[in-house]
Amino acid sequence: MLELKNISYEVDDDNDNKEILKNVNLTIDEHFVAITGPNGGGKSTLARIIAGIHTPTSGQILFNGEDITDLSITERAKRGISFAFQQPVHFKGLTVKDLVNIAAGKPMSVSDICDILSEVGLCAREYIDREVNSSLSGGELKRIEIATILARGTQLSIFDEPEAGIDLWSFNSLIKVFEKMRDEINGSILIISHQERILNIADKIIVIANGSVDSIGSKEEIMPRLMNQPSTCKTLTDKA
Ligand SMILES: Nc1ncnc2c1ncn2[C@@H]1O[C@H](COP(=O)(O)OP(=O)(O)OP(=O)(O)O)[C@@H](O)[C@H]1O
Repeated sequence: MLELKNISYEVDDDNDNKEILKNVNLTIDEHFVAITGPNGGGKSTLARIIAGIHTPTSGQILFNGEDITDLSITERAKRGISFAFQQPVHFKGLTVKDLVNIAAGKPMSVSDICDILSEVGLCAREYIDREVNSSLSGGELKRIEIATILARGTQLSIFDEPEAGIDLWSFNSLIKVFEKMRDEINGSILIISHQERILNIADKIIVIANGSVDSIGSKEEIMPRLMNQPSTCKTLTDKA
């Protein structure tokens, strides 16, 4: 489905070229793929390049065989790529119901919207008419954003550290949401995470360090190594 060929990304950092990604090659075909690795390794940059927020300095991105390297974020979204930010965005003036309808691309019945909100652990009647503004907590915004991705039902859904800023209780229900998505999705979930429990439900784990692919493998192959590097992989008892 998704193929990255020799992706490199440089930025101008105080008149110095800084190479953030170097010749990254990988494919994503599995239902649930996790990207992990040390802080500053280049994971978020890679996710943004896949979503079309950044354009690579060199290399090629293929989605279902089509070269999408030069397509905008909107054109990629139309082809079936969605992206959930690490810090969810506010939409002043729009209600949760409006946002889910926009994501679905069609008006949904109240009962369908309620089903989707329940799936992400929100009590629908309390939220459906709430405005998506700063009155919502970080964890609530995160769940609403995940609900919009469920409503869109895109082929490739990218999540950048969905565990960031949510409490342990919400994290447990988030894991259930992802497990359900993994089992039912007709496509792929690409998730950036440091959390052991998220990595444990992945079909494939990609480790990015110093801007390069350090290793790719099944959780059986990758997890034992990560567990010996505590700074890379957090367990449930660590702060999400
Ligand atoms: N526009 C930019 N200018 C300069 N440096 C940048 C820019 N964008 C990213 N970087 C640097 O590139 C490196 C990779 O950043 P990125 O956010 O992709 O890492 P990450 O692996 O997602 O980290 P974390 O796990 O901490 O979220 C970091 O050192 C970051 O400071």
